[in-house]
Amino acid sequence: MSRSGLAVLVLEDGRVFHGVPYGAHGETFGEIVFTTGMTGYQETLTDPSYHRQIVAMTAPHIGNTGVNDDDPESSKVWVAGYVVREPSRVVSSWRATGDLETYLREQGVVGIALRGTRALTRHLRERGVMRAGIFTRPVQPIARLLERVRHSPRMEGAALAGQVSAAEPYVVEAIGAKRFTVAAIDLGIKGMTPRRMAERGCKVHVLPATATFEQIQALGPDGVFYSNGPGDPATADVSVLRQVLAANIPFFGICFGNQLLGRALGLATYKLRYGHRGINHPVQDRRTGKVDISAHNHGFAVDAPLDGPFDTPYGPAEVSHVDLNDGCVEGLRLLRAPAFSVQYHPEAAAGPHDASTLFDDFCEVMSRAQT
Ligand SMILES: NC(=O)CC[C@H](N)C(=O)O
Repeated sequence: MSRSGLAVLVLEDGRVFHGVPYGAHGETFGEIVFTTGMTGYQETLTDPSYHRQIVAMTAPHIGNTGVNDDDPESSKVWVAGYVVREPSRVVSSWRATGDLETYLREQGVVGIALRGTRALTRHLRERGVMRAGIFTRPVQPIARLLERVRHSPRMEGAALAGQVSAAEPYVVEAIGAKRFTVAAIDLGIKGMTPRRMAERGCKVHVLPATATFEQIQALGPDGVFYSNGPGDPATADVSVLRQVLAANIPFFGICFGNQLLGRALGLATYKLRYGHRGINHPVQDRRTGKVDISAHNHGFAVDAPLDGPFDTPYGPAEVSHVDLNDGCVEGLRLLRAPAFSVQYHPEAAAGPHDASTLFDDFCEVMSRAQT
């Protein structure tokens, strides 16, 4: 695929990177973040948690395995923009049905290929993630583009789950014998998540983010699940989740779901400087000492006491997991109620499967509550 013309990436603090267009032509704005995943670019592109974010890949060579119909985590590409170093000139995979750049163009995703992705990553690591814009026809002077970037919306305070959530409920049937009914609240759910539950005998009712407690209750679920999702967790309403906890219904949350459990327990969330995005983050289970290598995609984290159990309206809780790179909270667990959550991604799409047993733990919790 031939690429021509010039493109610029303009960061909110005035740093500018020059490159060539990759994907659709045009302009786009978002919070620029980097991910260190060496594989799984199609899962990353289609993860609804990346809504309104420009994603920069630290892996230097992107597009090698093309695109296929199996790997997407949702029905479209959600990233607001895409930054790569060197697009692969050939597609090499028996699974490929097309090439990545055509796919990005078809979906209208504006991107840039630039040499300095290492410099960009170091810059974001030191200064923190920030607003940015990609312009493939930079007809305006840089000063004007910078001004427009500085007028684009921030991620702090952004309520985005409602923009990515399913409009209507749908069901993912259990694979094999049905053991449990799960109500899964779609805050930006990845396709693999209900599948991981279905593989364990769960019939999963995926409900829009606006679902009420009455709608959840009407399904008579054995458990309630809160998904990953984009935006600032401080903006989300946790009143339904509080009703779920008060009713003692087994609860499991992933990523945004972990942040919302934290908030429902009365904890605060805060923005990390540059977040965790990649597929090799070491997370330790503080009870067993076991370390899982896990997939991450979060820019916010829960502020919780690390020195022991703390009180909540639903009884004592504890930080169940921590990230070994920076010590941030990676999981929460209620000690006398059937509720737990993790900040990382046991569905492993893409990523290692070390943490897949968390879905077994959810089934175990539901099974105990049934008896
Ligand atoms: N993957 C997610 O659920 C992300 C949660 C939240 N939007 C964050 O950035 O921290």
